Amino acid sequence: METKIAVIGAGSWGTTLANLLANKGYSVTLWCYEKDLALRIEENRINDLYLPEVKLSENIRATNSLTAAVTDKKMLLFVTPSQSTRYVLKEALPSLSSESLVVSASKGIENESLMLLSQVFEELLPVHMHSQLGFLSGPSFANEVSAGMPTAVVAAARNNAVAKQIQEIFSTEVFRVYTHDDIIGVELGGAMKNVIALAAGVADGLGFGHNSRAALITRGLAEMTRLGLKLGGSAETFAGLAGMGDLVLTCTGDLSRNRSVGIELGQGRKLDEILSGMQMIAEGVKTTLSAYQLADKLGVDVPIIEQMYLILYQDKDPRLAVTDLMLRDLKPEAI
Ligand SMILES: NC(=O)c1ccc[n+]([C@@H]2O[C@H](COP(=O)([O-])OP(=O)(O)OC[C@H]3O[C@@H](n4cnc5c(N)ncnc54)[C@H](O)[C@@H]3O)[C@@H](O)[C@H]2O)c1
Ligand SMILES: O=P(O)(O)OC[C@H](O)CO
Repeated sequence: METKIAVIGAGSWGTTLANLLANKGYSVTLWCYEKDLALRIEENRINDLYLPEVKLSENIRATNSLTAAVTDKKMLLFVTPSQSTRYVLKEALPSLSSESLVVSASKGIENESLMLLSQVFEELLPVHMHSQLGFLSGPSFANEVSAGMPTAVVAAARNNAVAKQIQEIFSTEVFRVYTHDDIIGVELGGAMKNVIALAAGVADGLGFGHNSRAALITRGLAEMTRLGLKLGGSAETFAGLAGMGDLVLTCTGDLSRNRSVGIELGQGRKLDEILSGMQMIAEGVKTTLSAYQLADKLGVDVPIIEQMYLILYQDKDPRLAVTDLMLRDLKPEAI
């Protein structure tokens, strides 16, 4: 099959990756959820909603037709919001080639089913395609990748040959891709760091300093690792790019949407009001609900995630949440 690629989702990350691939010479079809956006990208070569400062490659074709996007492609890269992935994949299924590589670069846990996206893809795709699935994650702000700043990420797949193929397809002199075989760990790291980044933002919004942030990053990592181990992931993965790497980036970086939402919560604004003013997505808000429920179901202790859940979904005062976190029973430091 000729190397044609479809990128499903034209938010800031999907557009950035589409442009990276197009600049490598691939022929890329970018599926836009918003019909008008596809037309404007075709006309102006600019994604004015999600990545306005970047002129897009001539190798990108934008479309609002999912059928046109996925038909006859070597690789499909899904970069939809996690809560929409199931619906978009279902709609794409009839047109999808059974030989395509299917890669997901989204970071979240589905609400209600409490599934990781790998589980959603495996539920919907025929079994013979499961070995063609890959997951791209790691510390990567779209704007920095678009600006050509050196970035390192991981591509996880069951099948090492597939992980290597994805590595080859995406790597550039400024975008370094490592392979990985721990899909659960890589995915869970990317999803859960958003929850801890919300908490780090809350601490910043309350006016706390570096000590609080370092404590949240470290103990947040312990929570991610505990839940990951229970789901079959490996502890080492959480010390890598998709775990600690992305956690540090998102808990410290001013470009993080999740941390920004947390800052506003800490400053006393209400969640609805914050989200209604956002065009972009902060995945951590919905993932907090899934992560809290998943941990509860599996009997995993996740105190930071629990307090974040109470702030977001039970309107708990962030100051009280901090006090409740600090005054838990004293114990040895352990994962
Ligand atoms: N932006 C980044 O720096 C970055 C980096 C790595 C991973 N990610 C992940 O990539 C995924 C996509 O995020 P993004 O930052 O590209 O998006 P974004 O926040 O820039 O834009 C929102 C996206 O959601 C789409 N959308 C809204 N409602 C939809 C629906 N009902 N069905 C399908 N699509 C819908 C919009 O069309 C748009 O593509 C997320 O899981 C995010 O965590 C983002
Ligand atoms: O802006 P955020 O918080 O969604 O983070 C973006 C990326 O996931 C960072 O790796």
